[in-house]
Amino acid sequence: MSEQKDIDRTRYFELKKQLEEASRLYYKDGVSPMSDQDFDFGLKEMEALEAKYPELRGKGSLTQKVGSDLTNDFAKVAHAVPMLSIANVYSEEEMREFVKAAEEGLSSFVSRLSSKKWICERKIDGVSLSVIYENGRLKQAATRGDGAQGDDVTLNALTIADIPEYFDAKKLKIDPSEIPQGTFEVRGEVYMEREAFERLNEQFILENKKTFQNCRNTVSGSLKLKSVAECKTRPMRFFAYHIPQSNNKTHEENLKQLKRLGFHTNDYWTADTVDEIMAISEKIGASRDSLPFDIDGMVVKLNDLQQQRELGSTSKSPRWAIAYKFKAERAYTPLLSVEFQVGRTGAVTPVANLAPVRLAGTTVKRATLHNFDEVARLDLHYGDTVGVEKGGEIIPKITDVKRELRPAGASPVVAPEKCPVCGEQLTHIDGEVILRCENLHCKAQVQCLFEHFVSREAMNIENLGPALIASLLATGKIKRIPDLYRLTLEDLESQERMAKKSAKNVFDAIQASKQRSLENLLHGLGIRFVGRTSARNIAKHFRTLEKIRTATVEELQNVTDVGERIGKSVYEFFHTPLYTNEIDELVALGLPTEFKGVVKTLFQGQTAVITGTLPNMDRDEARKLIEENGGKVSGSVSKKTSWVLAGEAAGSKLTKANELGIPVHDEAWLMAQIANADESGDAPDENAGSSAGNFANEKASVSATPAEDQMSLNL
Ligand SMILES: NC(=O)c1ccc[n+]([C@@H]2O[C@H](COP(=O)([O-])OP(=O)(O)OC[C@H]3O[C@@H](n4cnc5c(N)ncnc54)[C@H](O)[C@@H]3O)[C@@H](O)[C@H]2O)c1
Ligand SMILES: [Zn+2]
Repeated sequence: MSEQKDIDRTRYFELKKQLEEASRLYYKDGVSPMSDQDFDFGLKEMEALEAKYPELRGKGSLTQKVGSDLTNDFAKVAHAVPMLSIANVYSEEEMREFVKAAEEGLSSFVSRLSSKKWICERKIDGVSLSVIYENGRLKQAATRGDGAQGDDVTLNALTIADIPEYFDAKKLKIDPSEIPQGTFEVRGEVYMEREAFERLNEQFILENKKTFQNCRNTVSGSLKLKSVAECKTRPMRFFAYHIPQSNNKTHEENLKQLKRLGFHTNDYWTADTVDEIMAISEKIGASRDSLPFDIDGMVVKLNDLQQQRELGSTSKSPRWAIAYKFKAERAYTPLLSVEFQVGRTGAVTPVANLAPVRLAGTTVKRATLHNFDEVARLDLHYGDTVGVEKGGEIIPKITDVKRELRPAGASPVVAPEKCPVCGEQLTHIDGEVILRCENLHCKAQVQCLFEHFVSREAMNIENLGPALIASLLATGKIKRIPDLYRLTLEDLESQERMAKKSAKNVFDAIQASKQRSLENLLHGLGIRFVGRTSARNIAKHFRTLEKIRTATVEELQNVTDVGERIGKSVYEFFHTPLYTNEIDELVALGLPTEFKGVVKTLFQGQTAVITGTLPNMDRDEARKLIEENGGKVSGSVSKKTSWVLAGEAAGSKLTKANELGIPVHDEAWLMAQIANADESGDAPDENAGSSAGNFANEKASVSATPAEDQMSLNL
């Protein structure tokens, strides 16, 4: 193999790995580990390498298929017309190439439409959705999925007020004959306004939940919520922009039809030449900051639907449309200093303080440097003039250094050896590029440890959010975990902005957490590598805390899915005097030392209705059982009801359930469900990582950490 080929191949596989991982996080977890532009440029580089070495191009290559958002949580539905991506360009030159190729691919470009050849629209940064109407009534809504089939998210889509449930000719002031008969599919973008997104994140911070990075990611996470009730609290909106099987002649007519049917449609501009297209892109770009929602560019589509059909699509995107994406803006400014922030998980992130500079409508004063490999790659020196970019909503980053402007005698930025917060020696773990402080009692992490301890998957202490933890730490009311259980009502009431009633709620929640099971405590302790599942497996295996404390590494390794790494970590934890003293205290304070085997997620996300007389229990008992297992009980049957628990002499509720096709079960079914779940004893794990962070797992995982820690940068 030639040397160049070797280099190219190495680069290709490096890119492939990086982009596949980014794609997975983006579509499945709603996280953007890199900027969209970096992703797009990486993909273009892969394409170029595949063109050079066709043997590299597999059918499953990212360059050949759309990124998949499919999950196991929803039924799959096939798309009558594939839902594709849109190819993107970043420059006028590429736009010219696209337009030229499209026009050359058509037999009759000029003749069919003498003007309005192209339609330009804003490219809204959300998530695409297919909505199907049957004789004017909404029947189904699905995500793009892998393009061929998507997740059926009908119930969640129904929470979006912009999506009509049916077309009412009278209300719409249209002729009844305009209501599409038979199957009518509408495609559009679900999005969230910036203000709603910010409010939601503020709420999440108060509730001790993980925040979202940007509007798009919030929407992608919200559409996939298993609880419709929770989905309702996420104010999403919808723009319709496409009718895949249309009887109209042009895209413009489609947009007008959608509008008449009551959909919000995007503003659009018509163009005949590339010059006109570019002028429109200028206009769209200039208005970007004044819009209430995020856009990431402009979509240009052939107006004539016959011509669209003539050009067709590749396996990934139509040949009749292109996305002209905004280039990340870059500005140059002097680096004033570098701060080393210790994140919630102990990761040390270098953050640059910059001379303030205007960039993409905001003033930038700080930028992330990600990690020390990045600092080395940039060859960053104090006093350097650096380039900063803001891609999408992502925190600004430093892209390059103007070497020629470096002051004489400038010293390089180097990684600290000791934790800037606690002074502990920092470590590199298992080839990670990330430097960490591993001292669980480091002040930077104490906040994190408490947040983790009270999180839903650990001790589930509601109402004790990050702000209150910070305040309790600052006032010295808590230093170590056992202190939580010694807090008095007065301690809580004395915190700033703490109403009497809230203080009581928190106090009660702390006391109530003593009733939880051993695995919750074990998980909450933040033992390295011990996530929710391992904690549960270990607790289930040994049944009591005492047995875990005295287990050998070998005995620990007998537990399902516990290997040497976890075994050793648990053993070490329980043989470190600092921690064992703490455990003794916790035990004395009445924290759970036994595995109770309660499954709390059996009915999670489900809403039940109880009706009639049950043979062995009264309704209140049934309600308690359902609620204890994570379900909700509602008083009336609606489309949102998951199932009905019916007994003797059930009346109208049962009739209604049958009408709506909602499953009806009896008491024996309920008992069998609960018995089954108790026996298998395992809470399903799909939720891992979706709620309050899994401290131990994050520590062990490279990929989850940078995004996590970026969130706490306070830029
Ligand atoms: N940051 C990351 O780590 C990361 C990872 C993977 C993918 N991505 C981003 O996702 C992109 C791929 O996603 P994609 O396939 O959904 O493509 P895309 O988002 O770039 O473009 C296609 C989509 O645009 C949307 N759209 C918005 N307004 C529209 C309009 N007016 N008309 C038509 N469509 C409109 C539709 O949902 C359509 O599916 C990549 O190019 C990259 O930018 C980012
Ligand atoms: Zn430290």
